[in-house]
Amino acid sequence: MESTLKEMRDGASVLDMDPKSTVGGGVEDVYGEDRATEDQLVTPWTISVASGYTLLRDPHHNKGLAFTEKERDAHYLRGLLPPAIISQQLQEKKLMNTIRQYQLPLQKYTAMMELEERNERLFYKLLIDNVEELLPVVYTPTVGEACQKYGSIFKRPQGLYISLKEKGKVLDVLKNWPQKSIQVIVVTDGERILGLGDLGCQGMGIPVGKLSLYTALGGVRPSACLPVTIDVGTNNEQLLKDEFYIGLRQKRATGQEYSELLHEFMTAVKQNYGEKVLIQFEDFANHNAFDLLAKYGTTHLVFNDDIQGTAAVVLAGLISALKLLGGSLADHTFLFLGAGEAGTGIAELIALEMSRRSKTPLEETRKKIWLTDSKGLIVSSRKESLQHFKKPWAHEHEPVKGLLEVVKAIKPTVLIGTSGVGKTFTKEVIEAMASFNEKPLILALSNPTSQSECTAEEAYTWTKGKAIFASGSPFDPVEYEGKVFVPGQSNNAYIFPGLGLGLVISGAIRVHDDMLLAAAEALAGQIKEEYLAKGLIYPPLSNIRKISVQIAANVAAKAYELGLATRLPRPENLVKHAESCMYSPAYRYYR
Ligand SMILES: NC(=O)C1=CN([C@@H]2O[C@H](COP(=O)(O)OP(=O)(O)OC[C@H]3O[C@@H](n4cnc5c(N)ncnc54)[C@H](OP(=O)(O)O)[C@@H]3O)[C@@H](O)[C@H]2O)C=CC1
Ligand SMILES: CC(=O)C(=O)O
Ligand SMILES: [Mg+2]
Repeated sequence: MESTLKEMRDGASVLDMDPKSTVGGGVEDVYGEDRATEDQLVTPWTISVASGYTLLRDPHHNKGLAFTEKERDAHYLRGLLPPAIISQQLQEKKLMNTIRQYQLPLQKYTAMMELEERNERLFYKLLIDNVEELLPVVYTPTVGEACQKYGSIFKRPQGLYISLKEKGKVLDVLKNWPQKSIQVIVVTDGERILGLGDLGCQGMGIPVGKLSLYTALGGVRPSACLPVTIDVGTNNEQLLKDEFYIGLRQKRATGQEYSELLHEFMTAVKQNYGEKVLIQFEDFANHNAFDLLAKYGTTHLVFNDDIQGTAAVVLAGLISALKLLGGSLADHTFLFLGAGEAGTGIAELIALEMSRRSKTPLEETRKKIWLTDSKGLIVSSRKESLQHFKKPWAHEHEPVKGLLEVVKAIKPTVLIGTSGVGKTFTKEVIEAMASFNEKPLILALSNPTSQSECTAEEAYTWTKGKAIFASGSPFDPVEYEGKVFVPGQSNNAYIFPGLGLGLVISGAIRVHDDMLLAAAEALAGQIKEEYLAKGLIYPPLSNIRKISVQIAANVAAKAYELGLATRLPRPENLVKHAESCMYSPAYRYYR
């Protein structure tokens, strides 16, 4: 008995009993209930039809006042609702009115979260129809503030918490999640939440927010999405002292203790959901992020959004911007403030695209790209002491400190902020960019808004309207000398929903760099002259579902081309196929 229980905990025995079964995912008997012997423990799952009060309390099926007369009779709802019947459109109008009345972004965030817990389809209807207005509420910048205050606003769990306490039991924890057919997991350990640092367990707001975009922007079913926070402690003293902190009250575990928990999680995910579940690493600190990606990139369907998703969105913006700037990628000089996940990830994808386009070795194309970190310009004399991901960028140059001095020395045509530190693109830096560039391209990518390297208004006014500007968190249009400039949002939210959809619909088993290039090219392909004329290097987010379809189709096509797709035969028209797979938030009629 004891050994059987242990095997159950390890998750090996039941699934491995039948040699004909595939691992997880596609099999009916996902949890091995049918095949378990009498002395083995199984989870007593039940499937029932909700009705009456329970139906109104079930966010997946609740429609509130939109239940029809027939449904009210058939589902024992008479008397539980007032007599009026209100359409989903009218419900949407009413809720948008309410949300617009709130002054504070966090009130809007809380209202949206409460709606999601009450009526999931209405939540997605609002988000999809009002994406430009509500993205800053459920995503950056407000989600940053929500994570900081998560302990106080926490009401109900929205994702799975896997802490050191669950070591040895991670597979069991996964089985506690009510949904069984998971296609996308976003996981964080909370150590680098946006540019706000270590928020420990309260980082949960990020996987929850990212996955709501998987559904709203990429059309992945909400029930197929699983937000996960791995809690190994926090080094945030303020949180450790906060009586409302919801996580483990200890310093972060590191080394073997950390990697063992992560490994148990990665193994359990594959055992439970199969080879084709997508795992998106999000907001890990760079000392773990690169290693996790390298370790699991060859065995699991994983990507790191901060390194790779961001790279694809920036590359797409650059390809679009070339139409305004002129020349090819190789004709430009790139300078990054910040040489971590986002900075080096973007740099590498630009170098790769340049190398492909100009048929020049990667080592050569990298030389067009310069990075600075907190110690100044990354140069060859610093190579020995650099973290491994910075080493490819240690070019021959004398050491230079201070961004202004670096800008003057390198004379970049493109300046990209990935430092996580706000207000670092000073007036002098921006003016210097404008002094030797007819159209300086300035990307202030750090999130949330408080960490943005500069504001849109600063970029346009300090360059006297010459700058092409985009930022990680949204800024309103700016009027400068009678002309309206519309800043774009250079955020991986343009990429990961479509990328994920493409991977899911093709049944991809690995993420390949060529898929990131395919995603970037699809996004760049959506830019039109009319947007460029306003200074926009990204298409409007209001078109995001159509954009995600194009990205998904391009990514899926690449998966098939590379032999990494398992959903066969390949649909002939991948655009139509992607479209047909997308979740719609419209209410369904219940029999
Ligand atoms: N727009 C988007 O889609 C995305 C935006 N981001 C944003 O990018 C920012 C950075 O994220 P990420 O790359 O993952 O973080 P990392 O911690 O991996 O990297 C930060 C880098 O910035 C450097 N740095 C810190 N302070 C300064 C400074 N004062 N001057 C110069 N360099 C500095 C660090 O230097 P050192 O190495 O010496 O410590 C490090 O190289 C965050 O704000 C995040 O929100 C991230 C992903 C996507
Ligand atoms: C956008 C994002 O992923 C970040 O700022 O970390
Ligand atoms: Mg991130």
